[in-house]
Amino acid sequence: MRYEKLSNEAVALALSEVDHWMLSEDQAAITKEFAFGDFTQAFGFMTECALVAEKMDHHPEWFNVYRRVDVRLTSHSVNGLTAHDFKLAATMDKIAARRV
Ligand SMILES: C[C@H](O)[C@H](O)[C@H]1CNC2=NC(N)=NC(=O)C2=N1
Repeated sequence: MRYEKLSNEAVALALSEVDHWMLSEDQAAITKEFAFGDFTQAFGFMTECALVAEKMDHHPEWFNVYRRVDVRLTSHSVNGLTAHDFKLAATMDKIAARRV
């Protein structure tokens, strides 16, 4: 499914509905740093998210060191943010909540 690029107003509203995601400086992405108890938890989180992302055909940019996972979500197709990013963000929050 192709989602439209969100307006600044729509981004502000969507940001208020997810947990501690930040708008990137160029405003084309949202970012969040997740921290878990250990590497196994962090990697388990990434594994679960990867399966969801593949189903959505919407993939995170992320960086993992030990128990930390830095995530950046953006929609390459529109070079900005779409509802896909916020849907994936909310899902990642839910997956993390079962582990933190
Ligand atoms: C062909 C395939 O559907 C596209 O390349 C998908 C794959 N995953 C994607 N992931 C993200 N984050 N943005 C995209 O625009 C995107 N496009």
